[in-house]
Amino acid sequence: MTISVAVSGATGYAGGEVLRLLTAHPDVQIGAVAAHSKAGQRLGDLQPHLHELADRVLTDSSVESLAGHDVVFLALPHGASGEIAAQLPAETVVIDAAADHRLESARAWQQFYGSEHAGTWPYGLPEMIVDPSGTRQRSRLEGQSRIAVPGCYPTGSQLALAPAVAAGAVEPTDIVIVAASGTSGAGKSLKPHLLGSEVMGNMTAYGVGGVHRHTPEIEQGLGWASGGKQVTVSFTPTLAPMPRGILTTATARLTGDVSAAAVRELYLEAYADEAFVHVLPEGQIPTTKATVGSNHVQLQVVVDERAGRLIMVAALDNLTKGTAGGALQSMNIALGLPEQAGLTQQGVAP
Ligand SMILES: NC(=O)C1=CN([C@@H]2O[C@H](COP(=O)(O)OP(=O)(O)OC[C@H]3O[C@@H](n4cnc5c(N)ncnc54)[C@H](OP(=O)(O)O)[C@@H]3O)[C@@H](O)[C@H]2O)C=CC1
Ligand SMILES: CC(=O)N[C@@H](CCC(=O)OP(=O)(O)O)C(=O)O
Repeated sequence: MTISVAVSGATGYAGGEVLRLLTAHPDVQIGAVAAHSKAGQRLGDLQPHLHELADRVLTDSSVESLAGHDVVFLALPHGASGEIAAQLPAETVVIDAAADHRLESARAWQQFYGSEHAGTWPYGLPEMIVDPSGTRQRSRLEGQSRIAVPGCYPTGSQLALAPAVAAGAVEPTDIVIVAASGTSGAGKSLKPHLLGSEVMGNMTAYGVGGVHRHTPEIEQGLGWASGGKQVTVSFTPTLAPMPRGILTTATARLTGDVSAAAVRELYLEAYADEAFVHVLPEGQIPTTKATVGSNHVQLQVVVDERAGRLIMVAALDNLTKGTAGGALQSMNIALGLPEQAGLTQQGVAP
């Protein structure tokens, strides 16, 4: 079976990573590569690492260029993405990397994004536990024709916390997350705080005070895992001087006298069958570098007995598992293809 795929947002970081992964997918034929301000230009001039596709000429991101493919990946700013998605035919499988369709609550959307809610699509995080009995989100993606890819921060945060929340091992209203992202998380458009001279040799927090738009997304997913309990997360993102990667450190108050061995067992069991989520051996701490270019999430879970808190650390590549890898994985599941097709667990070193 050969699947024709179009990628909109092909000049961006997320779209470029989708294309890089698609070139290694055995069942895919890449059709339209679409952009916005760069339409008409040669892809190789803008994404020089995509050798196989270098001579492709970028089309515009119109419905005419995108419709007619089996699958369309949207890797556009939110808003633009929702607008195009609404015009694509119902039979086209649309995988949206933007935020437009991630949230169930129109109120939360309005509060954090300040625009009209476009609607809710199945959430593309297959390994995530979505209820206390341990159901995986994967089962909700099979056969779907619309999938909302998670934000890069919510991917690591939810995979790190969901097993403990679903098992009732931690207090769901006492969760603190601090995560450091590489600069590609912010996209390619010119932003003064992302200039090399600002970022190099520097680290800073932003979105401080519970205002980052990934907060409601993380609370939504952990709410599913908890079986509908109130979930409150204090989330603070930070910007790290590296191109790719997210290191998430989450801590939550333990609900009772849970032993370190029992928590470890809970996590080992939760991810035992998952190809892309690995609980590291005791004493080994996740590192972003080990995940670069792969669809791999490294996890560690440790009990801080003195503070009565569970500490979860997750590392991933924001562009791979945090966006494009998760997007391909979701496409594979939706279409009934092998889930790992086109994806790797191996990182790049050093
Ligand atoms: N970067 C990351 O780690 C992650 C990104 N995402 C989401 O993926 C999407 C893309 O992000 P990213 O690749 O980082 O962003 P970039 O800024 O790197 O790329 C944006 C892309 O969208 C196109 N574009 C810009 N404005 C419009 C418009 N009005 N209509 C149609 N196309 C437009 C650009 O085309 P052109 O260059 O031709 O103008 C470009 O191809 C965003 O919604 C982002 O939130 C999600 C998870 C992680
Ligand atoms: C480092 C950095 O700036 N990261 C981005 C998150 C990228 C992302 O996942 O954004 P969407 O939810 O819009 O898809 C941010 O904090 O806004």
